[in-house]
Amino acid sequence: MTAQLKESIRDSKSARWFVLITVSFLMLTGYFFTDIMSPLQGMLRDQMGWSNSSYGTFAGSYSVLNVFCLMLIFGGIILDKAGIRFTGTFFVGVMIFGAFLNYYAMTDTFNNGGLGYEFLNSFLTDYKPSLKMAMIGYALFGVGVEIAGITVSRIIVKWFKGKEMALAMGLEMACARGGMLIAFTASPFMTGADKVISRPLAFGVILLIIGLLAFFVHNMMDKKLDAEVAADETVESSEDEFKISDVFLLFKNPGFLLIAFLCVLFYSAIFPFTKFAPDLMVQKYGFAEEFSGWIVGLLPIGTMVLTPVFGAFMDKKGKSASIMMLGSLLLIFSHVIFAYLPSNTAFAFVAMVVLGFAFSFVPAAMWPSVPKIIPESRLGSAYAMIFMIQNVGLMLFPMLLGYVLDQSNQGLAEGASLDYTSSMTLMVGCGIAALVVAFFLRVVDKKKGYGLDLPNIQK
Ligand SMILES: C[C@H](N)C(=O)N[C@@H](CCCCN)C(=O)O
Repeated sequence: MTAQLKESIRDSKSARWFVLITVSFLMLTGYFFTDIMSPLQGMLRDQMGWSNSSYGTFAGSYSVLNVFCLMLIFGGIILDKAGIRFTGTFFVGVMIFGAFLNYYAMTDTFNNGGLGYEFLNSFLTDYKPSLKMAMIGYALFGVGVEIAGITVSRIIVKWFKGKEMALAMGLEMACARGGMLIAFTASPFMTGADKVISRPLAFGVILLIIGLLAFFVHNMMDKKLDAEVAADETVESSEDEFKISDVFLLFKNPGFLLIAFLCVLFYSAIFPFTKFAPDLMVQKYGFAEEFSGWIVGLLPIGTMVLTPVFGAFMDKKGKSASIMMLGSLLLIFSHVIFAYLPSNTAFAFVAMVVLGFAFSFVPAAMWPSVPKIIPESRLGSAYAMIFMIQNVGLMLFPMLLGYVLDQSNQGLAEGASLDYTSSMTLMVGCGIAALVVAFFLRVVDKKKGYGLDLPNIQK
């Protein structure tokens, strides 16, 4: 049952916004590391001998443990059972360890026969040891950052439900996008004149450790809130007893299923795309490698401003279901430009800005809609399940994009640019499917009365 706390630390504006700052900074550090290798695809090809398929496989490895070992389900269950502080701290630790292995894979120490090199060189010899070690690291990192993300969503609901929830989620996502922006723009420069790939990764690991410290500060606030709730005998617990069978109940809920499908389709056309976008800018539009990250950086810049603005709009005015449809439409429009229109710089800018609107509309509307469909006691598992389904797309689509890129460019003349048309057609397909699902979500919302189009702030 949802509790309405009176006069708790949660009712102090400064306290809840301070909590938001701590967890948003943590997500910034996580998203920075997530995209740190994206602008380095060319260097990975030249220095490490990674093909486009190898790079896509690396990018998809982020989700391998999440999908095959059901890590996000376990994460959600641990979150509901063991609570926010334990789950967050433990999985931020996993994230840092994975990031460290990813860094290690790029170092000379490893590549000159360091610990693990011989072993990783002894099987599947078509794949470089650096690729295998980076994949192990990135897969662990993916578990950590995804469960940290689920935990942060849960934290925001805990502190902001019935208040400025969409704005808070929008601001948190804006900070996370800030991390992406730093990765796209700064990562190629951090490699230095001698283009040392491991340098930005080392910086990323240090930043993650600072993120963990910020999370410790959150933990202190959370402890205080829990103590107040425990002391207030008039408040009913918001934590109904979790049952494993609850997870199965989610699959009987059409609203939940449609949100999960929309999530996988929409995000499959965004995050896997961003892994290849800097290279697309080089190959299709002829930008210099260092500058390509700045063009892709337009995407997080736009979303940093727009996500909280749209979040605030939906807090007050609602219309989330309609906005998810609009965002999906813009997604198609943007990818059509990348796929089929001529390689004109202005088109690249327009497509990136339009994508920025799509990437602000849908997340700002979708994540705060989940608590309208699922009771608070099951939210940890619900977010986990949505992330898990989403991770299937985040695993498959980078692999597919890299594979299609290699296949559609076979026999390419030396020095000629790669043709991204077939890969981008995949992204257009995702966009169309997302629009269809968003349409059905709106229909089901009207029928079941979830209130997705109603304002989030309770008067
Ligand atoms: C990649 C990750 N699983 C994800 O979906 N991230 C969302 C944010 C979800 C959490 C909102 N509080 C994103 O849009 O970055």
